[in-house]
Amino acid sequence: MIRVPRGTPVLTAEQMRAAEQACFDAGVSQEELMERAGTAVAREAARFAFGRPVLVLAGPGNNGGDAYVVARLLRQWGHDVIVAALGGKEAGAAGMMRSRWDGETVTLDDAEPRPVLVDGLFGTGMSRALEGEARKALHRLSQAAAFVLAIDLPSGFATDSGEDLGGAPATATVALGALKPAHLLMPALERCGTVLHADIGIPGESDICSLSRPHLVAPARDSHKYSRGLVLVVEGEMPGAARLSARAALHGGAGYVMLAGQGGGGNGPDALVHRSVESADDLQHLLGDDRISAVVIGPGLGRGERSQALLGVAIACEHRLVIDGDALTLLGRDAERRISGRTAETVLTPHEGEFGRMFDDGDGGKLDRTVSAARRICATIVHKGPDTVIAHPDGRVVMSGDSSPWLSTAGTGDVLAGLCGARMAKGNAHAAAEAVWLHTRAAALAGPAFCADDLIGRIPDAIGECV
Ligand SMILES: NC(=O)C1=CN([C@@H]2O[C@H](COP(=O)(O)OP(=O)(O)OC[C@H]3O[C@@H](n4cnc5c(N)ncnc54)[C@H](O)[C@@H]3O)[C@@H](O)[C@H]2O)[C@@H](O)CC1
Ligand SMILES: Nc1ncnc2c1ncn2[C@@H]1O[C@H](COP(=O)(O)OP(=O)(O)O)[C@@H](O)[C@H]1O
Ligand SMILES: [K+]
Repeated sequence: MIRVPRGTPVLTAEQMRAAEQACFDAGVSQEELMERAGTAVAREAARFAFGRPVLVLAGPGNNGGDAYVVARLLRQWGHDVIVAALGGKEAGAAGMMRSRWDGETVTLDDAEPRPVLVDGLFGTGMSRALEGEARKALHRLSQAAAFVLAIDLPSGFATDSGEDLGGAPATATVALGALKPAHLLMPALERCGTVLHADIGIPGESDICSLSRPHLVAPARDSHKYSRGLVLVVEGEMPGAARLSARAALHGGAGYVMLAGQGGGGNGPDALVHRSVESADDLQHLLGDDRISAVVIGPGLGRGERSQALLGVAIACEHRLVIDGDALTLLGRDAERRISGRTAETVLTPHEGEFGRMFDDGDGGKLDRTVSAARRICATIVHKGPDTVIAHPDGRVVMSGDSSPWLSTAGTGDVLAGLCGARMAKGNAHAAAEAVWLHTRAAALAGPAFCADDLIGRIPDAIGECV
């Protein structure tokens, strides 16, 4: 769960260091920043401690410096505090905070578990896997604690990729200054517990931000069905999938939704307009309608020759395009060559498997890989999963790590593709993020054990929260 202001900037370790440096250059001392960080964490620790004994883990760097501030303040406020220290430098702000702590200090190995653990071993400086005694002690002490509060990040996770470098889970994490990618990327995001944000006066600017509730505008008085957007969904071998997309587009705000296929999809809602498409030529003819504002292709499309031919026609058209499911698999390693030349906006919505079929593994975690792929392919990529990364070709990124795990059921991706089609129908730089927010919110409203059809029914309520 993430309890941070909407659209909070997300800073990588390097960006965070630069932001801190800018603060120092503006005359704020490192001690002052550390004091602010420690104070913010100590307040949270005090809220959750209920008078129980506290063990503060202090690492060798600035995360450890914050930890000494936490220990000092908690002790001042009357808490029973012991520090378990892992080495540490004498110099700098962290050394100064260490020297200001005059309470009981033990080594990490000698530390006995206490009910409340404040984890200040490592933060954004985690650079290699945690090994040996330090790793053992961290796990031993955190498993035995009833409540673990992590300073900035749970120790042992890579800041920019969320990779597990031997870390231990926290009950809650206080993100200092800004969110870091690890707060929103698996597996770290799951190990952060509830993420709280502390504004410590570091002005963080970034092209990356966390998903926020969009501001949507209700239809204008003089709206008509075409002005609100005509979304065409291409039906394929599994017509139910395309119908889910089409229905999601209808409820996602489109004025008119057309389902183009061989009509095997049953009737669906009467509001859906069916158009017969037997061949790629038929589709091409239909796409000549310039009232169409967005096309969705891929859900249940199939992977045969006919599907490939339909995809070719859709890519060649000049409408905005959402490519999902089978269409992504059909693109495979040819995705960049076939998509990068499109002039109209294109959104690709792969899950991890589909992403892997299109792009080389490359270096880095999900964030880096998605950002780099979006730039190369000149399209927006919504890389789905429990951590969804929306990367735009211009470098803007929106990250979401807070969606219902009940979404892991067949057809919910088809719903998202339809929503993307509806949101982008009128030309909208934030369409993909709007669609992901509505999808996430609809899932939250649907509660447990919903199916993709139920999700569609919740979209209007989600929209209602944004207008
Ligand atoms: N720079 C600043 O002024 C501020 C920094 N802040 C805190 O500083 C943290 C970042 O501080 P640092 O850059 O010092 O980094 P950390 O304190 O996260 O850790 C760096 C230290 O850990 C060591 N290390 C890294 N991986 C290790 C491993 N696997 N095993 C053993 N040792 C390992 C490094 O050699 C270095 O000594 C932030 O997360 C935040 O908590 C806050 O106090 C705000 C102000
Ligand atoms: N464990 C999870 N937690 C949160 N969201 C998830 C999880 N698993 C899947 N999702 C979301 O559910 C949707 C599933 O899409 P997809 O895998 O394409 O399914 P389908 O093709 O069956 O429609 C995506 O929006 C994805 O982000
Ligand atoms: K930490």
